[in-house]
Amino acid sequence: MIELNGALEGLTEEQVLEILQAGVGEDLLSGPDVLISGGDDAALLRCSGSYLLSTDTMIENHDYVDRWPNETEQPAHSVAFKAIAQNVSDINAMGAETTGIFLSLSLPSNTTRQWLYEFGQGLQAACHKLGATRAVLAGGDLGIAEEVTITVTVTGEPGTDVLRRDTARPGDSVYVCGNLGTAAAALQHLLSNDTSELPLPKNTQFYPEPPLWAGPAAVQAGARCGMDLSDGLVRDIRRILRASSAASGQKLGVTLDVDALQPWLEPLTILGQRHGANPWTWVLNGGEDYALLTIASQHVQLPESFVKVGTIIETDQKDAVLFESTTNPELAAAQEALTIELGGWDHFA
Ligand SMILES: Nc1ncnc2c1ncn2[C@@H]1O[C@H](COP(=O)(O)OP(=O)(O)OP(=O)(O)O)[C@@H](O)[C@H]1O
Ligand SMILES: Cc1ncc(C[n+]2csc(CCOP(=O)(O)O)c2C)c(N)n1
Ligand SMILES: [Mg+2]
Repeated sequence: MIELNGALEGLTEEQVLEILQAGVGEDLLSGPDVLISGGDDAALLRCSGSYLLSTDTMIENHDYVDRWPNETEQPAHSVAFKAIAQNVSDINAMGAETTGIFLSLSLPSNTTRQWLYEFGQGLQAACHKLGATRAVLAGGDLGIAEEVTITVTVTGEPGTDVLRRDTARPGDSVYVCGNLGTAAAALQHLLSNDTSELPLPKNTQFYPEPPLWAGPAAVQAGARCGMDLSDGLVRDIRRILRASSAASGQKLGVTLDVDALQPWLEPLTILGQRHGANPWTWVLNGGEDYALLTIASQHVQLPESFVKVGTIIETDQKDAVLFESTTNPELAAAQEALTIELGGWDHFA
């Protein structure tokens, strides 16, 4: 039995790893795509020609807070869940499945053993709940730091093709599959002094839900363009416009359909009123929901849960994000003003 009372201080690296692995459980520690996993100098992964690789870091007090200003405590379980979710989302956004997970974890020495054990459980829960069934925790590194620093690196096996950012063309349809705005809405609540429970059906700030089936499904349906929404719909779609404009030699923009975006707005209305915030800012500029943005020509049939939210156009103005509404043109104009005012998430801005 592993002793979970006390802090990590005084343990050997092997003992720390043992606690993490006890939380993670057997399931996540081996699988058919990983020939040699944790324990050797490097992991050996099976691959057929080419593979995908992506990395993302979470740092305490910058990407999450142990105890938020509104006094909510963020469980270790959810910190790990989010670290996995944001990484497997990037592999999904290439239309692929995650095979390997590498975890570089630096912790203050007074971190409790219980925290680390629950962190391990969160890693396992994320793979299980999100459906990263092929993923194996194949290796990593442990270290000491002043603030918890979690770097996850993931590998993935591409399908017949990938979703890239530079293949959008005029006339293509723009789809979103997943949540929009809820993580940003929750963030505003956590950063406020409102200690009441979050009035949202789900806290995707703690437990993001990238739709992992959707990336491979989009490729299979014939889509070749997409990305995950980590920094906000408007900011991220501009990345597609820039990359695709450069590749095609055309000046590309997008028209977004305010009516199609409305369903994401409704669950956020009460929280918006409580914080005196316009929930459109969360839907258009909020990050960390990890929905899949997909762009495909009109003859591609995507599954029903891909919601068409706009169309790629050729414009005079670089990276133009325009809004239209058949029912409410005034609202469309207001969204345009909002988008100019706010630009989504940037670590350095
Ligand atoms: N330090 C770096 N060295 C080399 N390339 C980098 C570095 N930082 C970022 N990049 C590259 O820049 C691109 C954008 O990075 P970013 O971390 O914003 O990824 P993203 O997918 O847009 O966002 P997210 O990781 O939140 O989904 C990626 O292709 C990434 O590999
Ligand atoms: C304490 C705290 N402050 C701010 C935020 C918001 N935030 C952090 S990273 C990110 C975008 C994705 O990052 P990356 O591009 O690195 O994946 C956003 C919207 C947070 N979660 N916690
Ligand atoms: Mg991404």
